[in-house]
Amino acid sequence: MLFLARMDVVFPESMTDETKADFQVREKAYSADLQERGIMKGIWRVVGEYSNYSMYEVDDLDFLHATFQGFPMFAYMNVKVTPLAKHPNATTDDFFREL
Ligand SMILES: O=C(O)CC1=CCC(=O)O1
Repeated sequence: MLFLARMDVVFPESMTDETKADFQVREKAYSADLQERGIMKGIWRVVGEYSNYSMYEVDDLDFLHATFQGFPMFAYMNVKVTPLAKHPNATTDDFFREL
């Protein structure tokens, strides 16, 4: 099953730039691992915001939740998840293979 997530990152004002940079390094590594494992199908920056849209292919909601909880920034993210079903007008079953 495919899920689209919007993640809005809100760091506390008091957080130092060094701590933010450390979060960003660890977030990148975690994200890369999810992409290598085919769990995260892609990630896009929302222009002008510290937010992203990312897509996940998983069969289990508890696994998806655990995946989100594993993000180093999880405590500083608001996550909204949208399940995606096949659209009857879609011309391919596998959008990501087309990329
Ligand atoms: O959007 C960001 O920079 C935060 C983030 C969440 C998952 C990811 O890879 O980056």
